[in-house]
Amino acid sequence: MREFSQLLDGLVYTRSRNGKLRLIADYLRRTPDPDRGWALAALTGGLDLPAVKPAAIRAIVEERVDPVLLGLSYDYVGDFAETVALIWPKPADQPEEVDDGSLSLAAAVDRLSTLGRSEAPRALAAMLDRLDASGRFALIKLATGGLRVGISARLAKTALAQAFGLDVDHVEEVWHGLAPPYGALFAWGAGGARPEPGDMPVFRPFMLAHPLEDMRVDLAEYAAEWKWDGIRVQIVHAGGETRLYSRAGDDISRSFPDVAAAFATPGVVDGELLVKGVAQRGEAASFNALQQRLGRKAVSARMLADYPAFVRLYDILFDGAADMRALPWSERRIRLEGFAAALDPARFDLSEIIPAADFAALEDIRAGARDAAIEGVMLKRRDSPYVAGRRTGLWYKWKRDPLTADCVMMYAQRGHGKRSSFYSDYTFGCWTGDPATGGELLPVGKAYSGFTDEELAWLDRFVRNHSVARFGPVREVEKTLVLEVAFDSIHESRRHKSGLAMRFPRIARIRHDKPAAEADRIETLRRMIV
Ligand SMILES: Nc1ncnc2c1ncn2[C@@H]1O[C@H](COP(=O)(O)OP(=O)(O)OP(=O)(O)O)[C@@H](O)[C@H]1O
Repeated sequence: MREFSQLLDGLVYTRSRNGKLRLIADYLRRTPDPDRGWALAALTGGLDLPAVKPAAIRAIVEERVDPVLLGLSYDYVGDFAETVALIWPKPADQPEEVDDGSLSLAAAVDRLSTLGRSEAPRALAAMLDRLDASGRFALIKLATGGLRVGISARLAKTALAQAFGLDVDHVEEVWHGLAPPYGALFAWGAGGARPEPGDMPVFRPFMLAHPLEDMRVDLAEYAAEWKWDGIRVQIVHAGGETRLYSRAGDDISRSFPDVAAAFATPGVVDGELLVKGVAQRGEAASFNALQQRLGRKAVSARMLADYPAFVRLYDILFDGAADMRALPWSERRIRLEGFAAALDPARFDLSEIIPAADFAALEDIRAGARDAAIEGVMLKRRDSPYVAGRRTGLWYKWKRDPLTADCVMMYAQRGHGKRSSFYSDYTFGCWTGDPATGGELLPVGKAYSGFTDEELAWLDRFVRNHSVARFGPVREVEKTLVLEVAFDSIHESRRHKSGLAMRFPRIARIRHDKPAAEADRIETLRRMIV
């Protein structure tokens, strides 16, 4: 577990894709079978363990930790695995904070996969006792299902390919025929025979966009489309099977059976998964509604009825077995229109082309879009082939300007790994009314990025010098520091007492110049909900 949890720690705080690839590739090269196979399964979402219910873990934690402390820490850490990892006390006869090295990842997986419901709490507690904080975090994530450390299946497969000099598309082809801990894959990597390709449809890497940084591109050469705020999806139908793949290359068919069932034409298309909101009467609902369906392996009939999904198509890669990828966009668009005409219009429509004479007109269109499902515009070069990844000049994304709010820092908590000695995660709030007449601060979000290393050092010092209380890993600070927070959107949520939650919050600036009493009000944020 030690190496695996160190890998997770490293991944959480490594931003660059290359850095992540290197970490995973090194781990896979260094680690023996079957541990590395289980790690690969965990990273690609292929580890199907019977999930232990958080309530069962809560029960064992409460035997050792004051439930009030647990509750408070959880409120501000926000992540259950992280909270338990941080506050789990080892028994008196155990040395402090060491992973004693006696629990391998394979042994942990084996134990978790055979645990009966009644013995789960004891067995988990015994395993937690043998680990340090990082190991506990990893174990609880494994036990409760889903790592969510920002690693895509595709990234993990690319790292595997790099570690052993394989071609990642060949890895993709054989992947579906294999099962963890992937002995055959590592044997191939060590020079053995290539496993037989499975008979499942194959994922093709997506074409991506660059942010539009200046307006020197000739708009006449580009088609403009809305940038929909949904989930990128590739739909593959081959050999009588339909598969939906996410931007990360994860197979998400099980979360969207309504869409998968409606697609039975051989081919590969690209588009945006959206859900119809009940309130919006058939219009695309915001990302918030979509999130209700995300991350669920199986969806209830109720979910399917309340949040019916559909796909707004914008590209075609294969029409039947015919490869369209080398054709110019304008021609693929015509093929796509023909292809889409045969699909159920309740489940599939086309992303419209927006006519815009020049950049001034496009800027007005972009700024004026009030639809909750739109987050900007896309520009696609009319003569561009469909190529994997980001290529300069072919696709651009031009997002709406981010929203910002001035918030007051309320709580801080230490980071992981490289950041474990810094208070680097901040919970901030806004006022319920005028602070002079009884207005209160309520948390509206949490951020741990957006600042430079110097700012981090400064913020860490601020937290240490202005703490007013501590509970578990969390420090409460004097409510004097204003942080300008940028975010993509804001929606209603029960997670915070304020009833609001921000999407992608990051610290844009430390407002040394602004008194806390002048930070924003909750009602101002409420008006930003679309
Ligand atoms: N009409 C559209 N055409 C292409 N992509 C679109 C469209 N509408 C929304 N998108 C989304 O925009 C993204 C394009 O940006 P990019 O290729 O950089 O991917 P990304 O990293 O997922 O970006 P972002 O986080 O900005 O959505 C696509 O991945 C897709 O999810």
